[in-house]
Amino acid sequence: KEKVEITKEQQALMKVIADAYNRHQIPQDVAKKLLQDQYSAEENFLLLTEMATSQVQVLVEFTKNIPGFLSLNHEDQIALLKGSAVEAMFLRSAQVFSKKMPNGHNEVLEDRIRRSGISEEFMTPMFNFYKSIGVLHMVQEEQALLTAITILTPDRPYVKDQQAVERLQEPMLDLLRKLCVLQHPQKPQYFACLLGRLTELRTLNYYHAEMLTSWRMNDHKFTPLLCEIWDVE
Ligand SMILES: O=C(NC1CCCCC1)[C@H](C1CCCCC1)n1c(-c2ccc(CO)cc2)nc2ccccc21
Repeated sequence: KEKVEITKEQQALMKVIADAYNRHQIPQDVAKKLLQDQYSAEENFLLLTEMATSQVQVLVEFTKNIPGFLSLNHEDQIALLKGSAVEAMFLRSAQVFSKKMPNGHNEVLEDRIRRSGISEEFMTPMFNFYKSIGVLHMVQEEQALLTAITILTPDRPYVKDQQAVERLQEPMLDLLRKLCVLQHPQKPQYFACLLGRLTELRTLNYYHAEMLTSWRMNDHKFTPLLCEIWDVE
């Protein structure tokens, strides 16, 4: 049985990533708002664009704290953010969805999302992903590292210096692997499972644009930031 040890510099890296992740928390209020009332498709779409806009701003701040990110080529920094924004949004949405709430609230939240205006065909892949994240019961550090690993995906479109991105992603993957062994000793496959979620997350990328354009309403309005990052309008 290999003795897994987290080195001093890995502890420092974990602290930097976890602190940045906790500092840049999205207000959990989207769940509270959804639990308050059943909104119209138009109101829900507006809520989504507001939440997603602030999440992108939070994501940029988080990314700036990833050691080495700001030393990457500037175009590559943009390509990584653009390439990971939708996945980071679904990862964060999955974490909001999986948060244990007082009894019955989780069911109400699911029902509100089902009737929010998203077209039926996307419900299964989206909720399958949320539930597959939920059953993992990830700790904060794992969520933070998984988000950083998603951002530092070398093969995003238009990334020029992929090796430079790999050099930043590798230490995160190594640290996450050790963390999984230490946090979930009874689940040797846990780390592989987490990485499998990232593959599932990529498929949601393909659905995302259509989920927006098929939202049950006319005239979908986006903020300038979302037009930039979501390739819409
Ligand atoms: O606001 C939201 N997500 C934010 C995003 C930024 C980070 C925090 C969460 C939206 C809701 C908006 C209002 C109508 C109901 C969905 N949402 C989605 C979601 C996100 C994007 C799409 C289309 O691509 C479809 C659904 N999944 C959720 C799971 C749990 C709680 C909210 C969730």
